[in-house]
Amino acid sequence: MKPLFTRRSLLVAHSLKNGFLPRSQTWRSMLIPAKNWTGTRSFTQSQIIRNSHKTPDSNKELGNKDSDDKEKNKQTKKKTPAEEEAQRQKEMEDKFRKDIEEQIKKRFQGNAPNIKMINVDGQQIAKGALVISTVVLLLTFFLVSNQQKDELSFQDFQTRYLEKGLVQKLNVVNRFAVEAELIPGAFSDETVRGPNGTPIVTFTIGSIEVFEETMKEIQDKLSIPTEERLPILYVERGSLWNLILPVLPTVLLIGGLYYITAKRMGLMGANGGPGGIFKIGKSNAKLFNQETDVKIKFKDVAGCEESKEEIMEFVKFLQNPQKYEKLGAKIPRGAILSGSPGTGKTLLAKATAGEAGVPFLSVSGSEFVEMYVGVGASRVRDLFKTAREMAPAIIFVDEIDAIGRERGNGKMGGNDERENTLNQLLVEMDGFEASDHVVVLAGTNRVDILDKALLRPGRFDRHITIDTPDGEGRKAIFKVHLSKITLKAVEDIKASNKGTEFSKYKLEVDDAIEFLAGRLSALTPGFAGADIANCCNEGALIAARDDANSVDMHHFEQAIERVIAGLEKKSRILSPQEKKTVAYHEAGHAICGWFLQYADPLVKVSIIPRGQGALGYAQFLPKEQYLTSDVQFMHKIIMALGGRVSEELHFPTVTSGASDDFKKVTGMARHMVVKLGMSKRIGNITFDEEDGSEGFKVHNTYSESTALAIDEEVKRIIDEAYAQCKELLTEKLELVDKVAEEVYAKEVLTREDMIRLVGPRPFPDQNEAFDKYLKGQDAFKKLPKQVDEADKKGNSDTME
Ligand SMILES: Nc1ncnc2c1ncn2[C@@H]1O[C@H](COP(=O)(O)OP(=O)(O)OP(=O)(O)O)[C@@H](O)[C@H]1O
Repeated sequence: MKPLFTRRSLLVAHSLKNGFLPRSQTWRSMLIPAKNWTGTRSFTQSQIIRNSHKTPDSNKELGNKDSDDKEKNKQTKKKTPAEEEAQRQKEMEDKFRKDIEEQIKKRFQGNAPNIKMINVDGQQIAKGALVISTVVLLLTFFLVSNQQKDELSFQDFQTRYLEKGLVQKLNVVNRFAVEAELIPGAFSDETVRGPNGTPIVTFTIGSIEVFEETMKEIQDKLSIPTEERLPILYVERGSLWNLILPVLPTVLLIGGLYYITAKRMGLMGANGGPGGIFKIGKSNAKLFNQETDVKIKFKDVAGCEESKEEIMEFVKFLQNPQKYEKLGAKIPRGAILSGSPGTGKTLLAKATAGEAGVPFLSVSGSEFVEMYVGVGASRVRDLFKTAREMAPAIIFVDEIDAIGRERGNGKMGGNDERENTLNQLLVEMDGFEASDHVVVLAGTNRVDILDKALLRPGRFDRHITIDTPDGEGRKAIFKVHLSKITLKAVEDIKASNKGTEFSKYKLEVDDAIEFLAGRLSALTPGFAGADIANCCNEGALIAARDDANSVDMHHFEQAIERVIAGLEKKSRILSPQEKKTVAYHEAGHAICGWFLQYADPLVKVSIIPRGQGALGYAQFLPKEQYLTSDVQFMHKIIMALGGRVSEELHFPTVTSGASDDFKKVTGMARHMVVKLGMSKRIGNITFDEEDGSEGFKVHNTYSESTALAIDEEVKRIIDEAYAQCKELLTEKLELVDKVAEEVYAKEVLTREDMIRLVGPRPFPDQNEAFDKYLKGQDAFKKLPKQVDEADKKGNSDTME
């Protein structure tokens, strides 16, 4: 007999009387009432915990060990310590069992239920479950296949039941199955018992109409009188699922599509919560709170004094409208701020709001554009409604060209929705009265493509152009941004002026910042406000990377180089031959620039690869000038050709390094011929060579013969420049050699190096800023640390 308790068994009491273990009761409470639990309790508990944590593997191991023990027992009668332990355990289990039985007897006093102890093993349970599920599956499969096999056809139903008069009623269930109730006693293999005990056979039908028709025909044939014909009832059966399931895929598909669309269009409310589609027509304008958000004032916008003055009028109006209205003056409704990217249009608009102290609603033109028709117009309406409610207020529409493009100009098909939005904007701007005290400012980089209706007086009355800043403007912008940075020049003054008078100290600091800003401005011609802000920030980042305590001129110069020429490509290692070619190429540019009167002053020659594909560069500082003569153009072209000509003069073959120079040269020459009337043969005429607003060039505005003449003139100019360049560089062959060798060895040459190598420039530099801030003071010099590193890498070798 199997032992009732084994070491690895989980004890479960199984009530034979009830046939199952009541769920609410644990095995322990089934066996013995808690109050009668005695000293054996602790043993049992620990036993259970131990066993219940065992894995099937550990059980197996233990099982193997038991059988091994038996084997050993057979071989030798002497008991091992393990056997002794097993024996002891068995005795304890027996005692425990007896104990339980006694207590049960005592509890039920002779009426004890028939209790049987069984072993429950995890593995056994799993096996059992597996077997049961397999059986259930097989049974289901068998039943289903059997059902399919035995399904009654209509013909069988007709011959076996209908024609024999065994049918008493027909129920069409869910329009596809028929339950035929047979007369009592008509049982067969195919019948099942219906709810009231009547035998039933079932079969399926294709369509109710055909079934009815067939039934009629059969009964006609059997000459059954109309009143005795079989009644046909229609019943719908099944759960709610039967109704839901057919429509569920469609509902899920539509719901999914809606969800994806709503999410893509950002219509799910701010946090994906409710609001959704109902908010679509509302304006997305961001409202800046005067007290907390708009902290920008006019003093933060530097270098565009005229624009500031223009816009100041709006501020004065919003602050004191009565002053103007009293005199009968109408206040401009809006202003278009136009200019190149990063020139400070948004900044100026924000400063206007900051100065005026009124609500500032900022929105981007593209935010009006939505895939749904009418949404843009509705948002415009809502924006103006909100502004009127808050008046006095400023609306700022950034990138207005997104909605304000000229109407009916879409060469590739119109965009009605955008035009609707623009129309609504025009209507709103017309619609509000001067007394509404709402001012609309708009920013764009492309004022040329805006609809004329938008620019007429009464709408955007003022056109404020913000140009790229000149030298003084850049200096002023640098001052604004440098004021937020810990500068080495200022820190040095602080350290050396302890105890001196504040006014003197302040003067020194101002001078230092003035000089720094001036020098940086001289090094950054053509930079817009955003570039300057970026440079200052980059400089501080470079200083932080160097673990410096303050930001020095070198850091800013590195930042400028990075913005102009791109990142230094330390990974791009040139072969000695390539390096030599690049050195001669750059030396050619440098010598041309040095000996041509109208060339810009040179600040640096470098053969360190930078940015996209640039293996070296000669950096010149163009002066601020508003007119360029044909001779100046010529000198620029000669200078650009200097690289290729130098390669030709020093090497048997030429390289691809001059492709970018040629692009510039061709562009300049073509501009001279086509736009500036600088070709005698073509004459004083300008040809429109611009692309259409959609970026498609449809046709040239000149004849084929003119096109040929233009091409010939462009070539003539370049050829002439080439000849002059060759003449110049042949004459200065030795100097080119000198410069190339030095740049090859040092990688970087500054202006001072050039003076040392080739002597001072024969023409005065006509660049005031250059004279003031850079003359005699090297810019873009390698830091001592960098020079050391270059030496370590062996860069100071000489060219063979
Ligand atoms: N005149 C300026 N004075 C001080 N900082 C300026 C000036 N112009 C631009 N900046 C700096 O450049 C940043 C970008 O300027 P802003 O966004 O106003 O340019 P934008 O003309 O609106 O450009 P975009 O046309 O690309 O929208 C500003 O946040 C500011 O730091």
